[in-house]
Parts: sequence; C-alpha cells; structure tokens
Amino acid sequence: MSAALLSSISLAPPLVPNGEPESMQMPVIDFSKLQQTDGSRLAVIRDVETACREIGCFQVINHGISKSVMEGALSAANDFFESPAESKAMFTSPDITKPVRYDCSNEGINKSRSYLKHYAHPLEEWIKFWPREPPSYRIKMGQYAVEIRRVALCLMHAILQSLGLGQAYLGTKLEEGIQLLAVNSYPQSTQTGVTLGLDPHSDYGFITILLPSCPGLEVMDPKTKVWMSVLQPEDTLHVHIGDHLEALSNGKYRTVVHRAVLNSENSRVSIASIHGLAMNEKVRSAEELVDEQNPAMYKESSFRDFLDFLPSNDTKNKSYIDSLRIGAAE
Ligand SMILES: O=C(O)CCC(=O)C(=O)O
Ligand SMILES: [Fe+2]
Repeated sequence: MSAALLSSISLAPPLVPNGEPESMQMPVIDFSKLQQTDGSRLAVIRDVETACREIGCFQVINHGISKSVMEGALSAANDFFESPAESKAMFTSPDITKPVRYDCSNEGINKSRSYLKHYAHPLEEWIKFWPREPPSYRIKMGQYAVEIRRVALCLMHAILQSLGLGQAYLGTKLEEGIQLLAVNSYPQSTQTGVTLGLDPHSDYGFITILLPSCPGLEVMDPKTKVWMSVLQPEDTLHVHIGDHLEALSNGKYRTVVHRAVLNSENSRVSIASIHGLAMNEKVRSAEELVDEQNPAMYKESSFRDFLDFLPSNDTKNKSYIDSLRIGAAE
C-alpha cells in the first residue's frame, strides 16, 4: 500500500463528488490563554473538551510560532519537491520502517500526492537522515519541528486535563514520545477529473498539527457524515485528534476522518506533525474513564503495532481504529 506511515483508510469514495462542499466553522483555541494559571486557562480547557468531543478538531491562534518559521518550513517543503528527481529518488523505498521515506506513486491514478515522511524527535537523532537538498531544508524544517513540538506538548497536556485526568497524567511519556513529519505535495487540479489528493483516513497518534500552504483539507462532520472544507486563516494551526487519543479517552473523544482535495488555483504543500507515545509504548483506555456503564472499548496498542498493522491490512481496507475496537471482527 502506498499509504502513509500514519494513516489508515476508511470510508473511501474514490472521487470527490461534483459541487463545492460547505465549509465548517472550526472551534478556535487561544493558545496564549493556556499559559495562564487563572480562570482563563480553565475556560480554554472547557473549549478544548467541547471541540474534541464534538468534532475531533480545532484551530489554534496565538501559538507563538513566527510567520517566518512557518513560511520557512513551507518553502523548504516546496523546494524539496522541486529538487532534482535523483535527490528525491534516494529516499524512495517500500520499507515503511525507514527513518525517511519519499513516495510519489499516487501520481496519475485517481488521486495525486507525493510525500516525504521522517521522524523529528529527538531532532539530533533524526536530522542526519533528512534530505540535504535543498540546503536550507534541515535548518528550516528543523526550526519548525522544534517549535511545533512545543505547541503540541502543551496541547496534549491540556487535552489530558480536559478529560479530567490531569495534565501530568502520563508522567514523562509525552515528552519521550515520537514526532513524525508528513510533508505532502499536491498538484493544482486540472480538468482531467482528478480531484482527490489524499484518501479519507484518520491519523495514528494523539494529535496531528497541520500547516498547509492553501486550502484543500476536508473533514467529515461526525454527526451528518458530510464532507466539510476547512478554512484555515493565515497564522493558525489546525489540530486533529488521532486514533490513540480516541483509545486513551475510551471513545469520549473521536479521531477525525479527513481527506485532501486538490486546489483549483494552486499546487499545494502541507506539513502534518504527528505526535504520540514512544514506538513501543502501549496506549490503553484510561482506567479513570472505564466503569460499569463505560467498559473498556479498545485493545492496547503501540506505534509499532500500527506499523505492523499497515502491511497486514494491505487488501482489507480496514481502519486502524476499527481494528482496535474490542469485539471487532479480525
Ligand atoms: O494535506 C492535508 O491537508 C492533509 C494531510 C494529512 O491528512 C496527512 O498527512 O495525514
Ligand atoms: Fe491525515
């Protein structure tokens, strides 16, 4: 399967239906208020709880990452995809456990995406594997990786607090967790009928933070099952709840199904920063959220289990979160 390290396909119609989808008003989280200790943090924690429970995503303002760092990462991504084929080819491999992997095999079918994936934390351990071309890639993507991780850690602590578990619930496990960057490139849509860039899926992990160069993301409204396009104002970050947070929350929060469509005016790059526990660390439903009325709904699993799941799921087209549901058919 050419799919991502992180994603698992579900509910996939092959092409986007004609007509413009409605846009969804995203809940907005003021990150600067999470730094405060008074009632304004608690008010934001309540907003986080509502967003995670109702739609599984939100947008973040006042996160403190400068425009130049965000634009630098997007231009480094763009320059990588425009670099000579030979420099990209060295990262092409069917082995999903490689520290860096480039794939453009989705091009030309009925969907269209090239991507580069690599781990990013601890940076000093992984950066040596990243592309050398363009020369600014390591510096600019490295700066962004460090900054976005700071935001991600703070958001994950806030999410734990919003679940009533307390922000220190996982001890140092979040700090020791993985960060994986999925750097995506999509062509501009043409008249050829190809409109889908990335199939519907939910992301592995606790949260994904997405930075795109222009619109193209759609999320499925969990209540109506209708696709909604996401408007992401400049300088905001878009956050998705992932499969492992659904499992930890014992289903209180729902992983969000999303896809990318091609933009009719521009080619597009996006950077998805995926955050979760360490490779072999098992995630299980929090005991505090399990009782007689709410029995544990998910099997325990780790990122390693997810990597093992991908090839075994090659022909079954099952989503990872469905495979974790207790009582689900094998
Ligand atoms: O490019 C996008 O808008 C979505 C990317 C995405 O969902 C992913 O990389 O998992
Ligand atoms: Fe995704």
